[in-house]
Amino acid sequence: MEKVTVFGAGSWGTALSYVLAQNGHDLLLWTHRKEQAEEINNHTNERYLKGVQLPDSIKATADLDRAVAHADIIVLAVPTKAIREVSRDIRARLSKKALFVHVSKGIEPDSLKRISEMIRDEIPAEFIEEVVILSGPSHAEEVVLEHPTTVTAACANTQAANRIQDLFMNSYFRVYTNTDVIGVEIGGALKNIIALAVGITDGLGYGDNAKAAIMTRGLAEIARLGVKMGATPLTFSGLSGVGDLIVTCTSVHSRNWRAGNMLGKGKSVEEVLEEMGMVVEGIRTTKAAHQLAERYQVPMPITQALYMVLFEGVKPELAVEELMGRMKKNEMEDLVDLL
Ligand SMILES: NC(=O)c1ccc[n+]([C@@H]2O[C@H](COP(=O)([O-])OP(=O)(O)OC[C@H]3O[C@@H](n4cnc5c(N)ncnc54)[C@H](O)[C@@H]3O)[C@@H](O)[C@H]2O)c1
Ligand SMILES: O=P(O)(O)OC[C@H](O)CO
Repeated sequence: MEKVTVFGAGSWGTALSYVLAQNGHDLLLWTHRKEQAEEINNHTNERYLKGVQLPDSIKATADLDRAVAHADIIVLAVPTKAIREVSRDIRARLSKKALFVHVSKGIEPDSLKRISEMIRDEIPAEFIEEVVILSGPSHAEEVVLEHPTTVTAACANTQAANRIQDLFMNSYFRVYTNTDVIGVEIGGALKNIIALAVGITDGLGYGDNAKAAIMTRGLAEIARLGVKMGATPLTFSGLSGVGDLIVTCTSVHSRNWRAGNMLGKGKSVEEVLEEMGMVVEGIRTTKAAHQLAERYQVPMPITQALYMVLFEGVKPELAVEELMGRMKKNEMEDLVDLL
């Protein structure tokens, strides 16, 4: 039995707490909202997991001192935007090393850092046993129904990855390991951009041909960038690559797909965010990926088109027209870098 605190009681933090509590760990779930901690201690979290009865063994708190003191393993499950703030709050209370796990999917605009890099910026090395990334095709709504789900635990240190595999693994939650931290973080973050784009074309009323095109060419641009950043090409064929791309582009649970769908139907970014009420990571990640494409000189036409829609007010129909009208190409031409 491990002593674990999950920081962030949105849909994913709560679903992972469900798994950890069922696995018999000594689990504490921290939220920054006192009334939400009270609700979870009464076994529901309606805003984030509607209609779900949570096990008695999930204990929640809004007390940061207690949350940090409890943990040998710290799971960060807040949106990318909140990672630095929450890490700083944790750092101020740490008195011993902890094993950090992050489950968020994003890249920080401007600094262009991956989440594990942001955590290492904020927490001194003397308090970090390791940082492990848990990523893959996994919607909270299905995990709490105990539907079969597979993810990957990534860390260059295989012992740490194995410990996290053991921590989460059970009969419905199967965890693989991977040593390619860059590939796993880039795949998990950038698939949200492609899901937004697929949502847009679905919202515009285009069919499955368009969806397949964006997913396939989207994976190509994610892999191109990832490999330039140091990822292993094969990681993009795995759970955190094509696996997560499939689930996020095709599931009704996907926040990114739903947000894109509303954009395609004519809503503004502000209206969409207001209506979602949950994190849509792909929006900020589009800004970051647009900057990364420039830094690494990698062609990322779908990301570029989405950037124009989200940040330059270009109509989705026009962005699609532009994508389709690009100069003729050989399909494999810009994939050779992956070999
Ligand atoms: N929902 C899923 O199925 C799922 C699956 C895999 C990965 N993820 C990733 O997990 C991360 C969290 O997603 P989510 O779906 O749980 O989001 P969510 O919108 O459901 O919940 C986010 C939670 O973070 C809290 N929060 C926001 N800012 C905070 C701050 N500054 N300090 C403390 N708490 C703060 C919110 O109050 C909320 O409880 C995202 O990066 C997402 O991509 C989500
Ligand atoms: O609901 P989304 O679009 O934020 O995606 C959640 C997970 O990343 C799916 O694996």
